[in-house]
Amino acid sequence: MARIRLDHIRHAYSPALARAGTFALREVDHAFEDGGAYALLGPSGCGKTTLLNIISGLLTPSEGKVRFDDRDVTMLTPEARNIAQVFQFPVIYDTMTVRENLAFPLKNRKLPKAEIQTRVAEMLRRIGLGEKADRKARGLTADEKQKISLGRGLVRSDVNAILFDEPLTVIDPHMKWQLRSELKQLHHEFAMTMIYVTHDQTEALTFADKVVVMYDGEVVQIGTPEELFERPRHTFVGYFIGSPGMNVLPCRLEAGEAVIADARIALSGLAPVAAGQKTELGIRPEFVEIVPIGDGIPVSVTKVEDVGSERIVRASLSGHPLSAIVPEGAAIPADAAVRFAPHALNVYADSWLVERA
Ligand SMILES: Nc1ncnc2c1ncn2[C@@H]1O[C@H](COP(=O)(O)OP(=O)(O)OP(=O)(O)O)[C@@H](O)[C@H]1O
Repeated sequence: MARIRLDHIRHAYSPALARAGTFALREVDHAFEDGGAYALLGPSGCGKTTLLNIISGLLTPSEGKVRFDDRDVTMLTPEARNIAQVFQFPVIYDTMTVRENLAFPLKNRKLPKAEIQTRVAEMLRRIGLGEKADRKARGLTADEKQKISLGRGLVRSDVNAILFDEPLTVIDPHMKWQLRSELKQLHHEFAMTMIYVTHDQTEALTFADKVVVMYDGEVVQIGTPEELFERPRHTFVGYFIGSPGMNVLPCRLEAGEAVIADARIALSGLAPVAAGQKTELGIRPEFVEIVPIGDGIPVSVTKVEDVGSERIVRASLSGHPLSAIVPEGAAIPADAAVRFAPHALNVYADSWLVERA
């Protein structure tokens, strides 16, 4: 296994695109620590698959280096990099049995027969396909086939990392949860570096210790699920993580205060913001309190949605949409006001978080 370092990577899919400044990856400089469970999360087209293929060696980056520990592997193939991959659709041999499919990567590496048998038996148990071990893969369900793909990656002890590209796409919704939990369990047991691409925040947040959020060809934040929730470094992370996402309200900064409509909100320890930058205040709906008019910043409530044990209040603050999550049964007058929890306020300048002391 290895630490995977992406050293100032940029990628354009053709020299003409590079000349026009159209990069699928604009600049990525980051290390995946050995044994970590990472998710690459972002909307369609943000560059997740491009990044994954650069790590695996399916794609050579236009600029920058890929290093496994201190070794430069930029020009090496996936086989030479010793990377296992699980794709959206199962990649297995239909005419082989489940057991033969799992043994295949070990036979290729010329492991002793007895060791292959032991490892395959253990993996069959782990992926729950022991009873179907001698069935041809052809007749199995999509879930079972994808489990074989997973097993083929995990059965090898020599891989530097295992990469997953939206591996649960073909899995039935009720099986997704189970497979994801199994994957997490396998990660704990095998302590293998795992990098998991998804556009689904639930998948990312439940699988990964660290989530790498991508937007428009860039990594905008790497953090634990808590860090992404509490301190989104970019307004995109605020919108993308959470349901509903973070409220982002245009504001003016004046003498250590944010001014929204006629309200002034004190902000302690804010780093200086250059003149001319677009400034915004971010507050998650969980930290917006609905209070009687006169006790906070006035809003007009437009809609109240019941979602299980809580309610989502949709409102308008001087024409800007604002959401609040309130407990079930809380009084919500049509003309109300809001108060923001001071510890949960984030200020953004040109969409990037302004640090606070
Ligand atoms: N082979 C290619 N040739 C030219 N452009 C490409 C190619 N593959 C991807 N792109 C472009 O590169 C950008 C990043 O694509 P990529 O597939 O990495 O994104 P993604 O985040 O994985 O999206 P998705 O979730 O839809 O797979 C997109 O603008 C895409 O159109």
